[in-house]
Amino acid sequence: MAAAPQQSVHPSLPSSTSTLRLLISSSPRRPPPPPPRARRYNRLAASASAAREMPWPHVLTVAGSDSGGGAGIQADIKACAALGAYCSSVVTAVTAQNTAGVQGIHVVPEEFIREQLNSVLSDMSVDVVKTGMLPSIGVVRVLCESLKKFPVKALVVDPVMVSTSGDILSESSTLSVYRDELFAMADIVTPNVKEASRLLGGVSLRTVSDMRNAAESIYKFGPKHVLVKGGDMLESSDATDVFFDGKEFIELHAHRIKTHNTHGTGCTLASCIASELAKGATMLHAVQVAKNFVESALHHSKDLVIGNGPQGPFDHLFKLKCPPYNVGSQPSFKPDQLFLYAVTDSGMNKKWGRSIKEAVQAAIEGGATIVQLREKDSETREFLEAAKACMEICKSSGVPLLINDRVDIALACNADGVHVGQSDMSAHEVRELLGPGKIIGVSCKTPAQAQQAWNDGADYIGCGGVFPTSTKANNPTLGFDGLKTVCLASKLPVVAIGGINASNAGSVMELGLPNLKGVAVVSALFDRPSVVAETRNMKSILTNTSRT
Ligand SMILES: Cc1ncc(COP(=O)(O)OP(=O)(O)O)c(N)n1
Ligand SMILES: Cc1ncsc1CCOP(=O)(O)O
Ligand SMILES: [Mg+2]
Repeated sequence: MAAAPQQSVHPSLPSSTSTLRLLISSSPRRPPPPPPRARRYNRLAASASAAREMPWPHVLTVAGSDSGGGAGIQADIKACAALGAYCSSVVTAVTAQNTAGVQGIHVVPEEFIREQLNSVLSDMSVDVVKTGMLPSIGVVRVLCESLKKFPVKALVVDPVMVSTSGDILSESSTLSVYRDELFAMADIVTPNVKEASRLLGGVSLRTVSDMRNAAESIYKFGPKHVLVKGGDMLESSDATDVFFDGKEFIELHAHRIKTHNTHGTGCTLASCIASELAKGATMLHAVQVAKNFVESALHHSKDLVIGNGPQGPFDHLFKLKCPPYNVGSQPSFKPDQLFLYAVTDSGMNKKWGRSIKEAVQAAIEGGATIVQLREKDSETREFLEAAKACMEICKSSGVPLLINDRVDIALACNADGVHVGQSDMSAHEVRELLGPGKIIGVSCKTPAQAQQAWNDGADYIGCGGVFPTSTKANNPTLGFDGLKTVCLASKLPVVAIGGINASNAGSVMELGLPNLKGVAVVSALFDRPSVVAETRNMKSILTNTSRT
């Protein structure tokens, strides 16, 4: 269903709406900003830090607002942010829109679009302009005039005419001015097959060969490159786009992701191209990066449910959910999870004929509250495979899984955290790599080390060996006194380690040190025939001690 732009406001009567009148009348005319060079000079002089002047790739999007947040200006800003470009915005129209379609359109008055363009282009060192919804001939002309006055490095034109829901976003009369004036200034034009057909007077585009012909015809209007996007051609199993630079046709393939969440893909693709161009990429490379980004974003968002309509938005910032930034997507660390800390040992598992996965499964079944993979002799690939399998078990039981020493393995299997010792990477460095949401533990034998762990942003410390142990060679024994000294000095929760077994675990917890939250055990759990039975026994000893 096509939503006709609301008559009262579109496109010749924009200033008749109360909102826009209010906006215009309440905004005092300010003098234009000083020319860019003078401003730059002043800012440099005022700034003590040269870092502030570091160039930040800058894309200006000239497009419509999508109240649903999936397309238009909102998609552009998210796409640029995801690719590391700064995005300023000139709003050409405000749409009332959701996942069902476009319910209404307010076009911003042409003079106010000119004013926004002036404000940004005169001051902010824009690298690339990207256009989206340009609702009328007048708006396209205002843009062309501004671009002549303030030239930029590149112009990306996404000739948005019809929304994915089939709603008209640009008057058909704009077609001629698009073709005759804007395309000639464009570095790339990115129509989908429907838009390409409309630009070419309604020719039918069914095959890749039709798309090639269309790209060639659109190229004749003057842009330096054309990308005809085939995502809408649903018959094909992959999404093929045709890129044409005036000499060569290149077919670009992407996997077709099975999802309803494709609202805003066109805006996003064009903004990604603009971001890459702003960073200095060649056109073909920019297009490839943009396609890869859209494919990944759709893949990560394929099961998202936002809204009840047929086409949902997708998550441009999906990378924030991946390590090292996945802060919100995992439960936060609770010190009580240190209660019964099972630490694996590859030698012991081999000796008893069990895999790492079986050992972890058994420890969890027996009641371990946190698990660490301490695999000193495993090959990297083998270790990673085992760690991934253990992650699945731990995730489904809600037990955090940490990796000893190997930050790379932790990153690759998206483990819940890492435990490091005094000769490993510092907790601060690990934090930089893993991000804010992961659990980091540090082995400490002295108050100074405990203080450093706190300063470095660790979550807990492991303190030991409390008793003599043969599991870790040359490890000094601290005894109860050493453990007490470190616990009293530590601002972080502590887990005791080293020689702890069923006969002495109770006495460790009976020390009654408030931040001593549990015991970490290797051989008393894993150098035994039944890991489940030993873990269960240890759990009941600890539980009984903490009750008394
Ligand atoms: C919970 C816990 N505490 C201490 C250690 C020992 O770590 P580290 O000092 O790095 O020695 P290795 O385990 O790497 O030999 C630990 N693993 N877990
Ligand atoms: C890894 C480690 N760090 C200090 S003591 C120790 C070994 C603990 O093993 P066990 O529980 O078998 O004594
Ligand atoms: Mg270590």
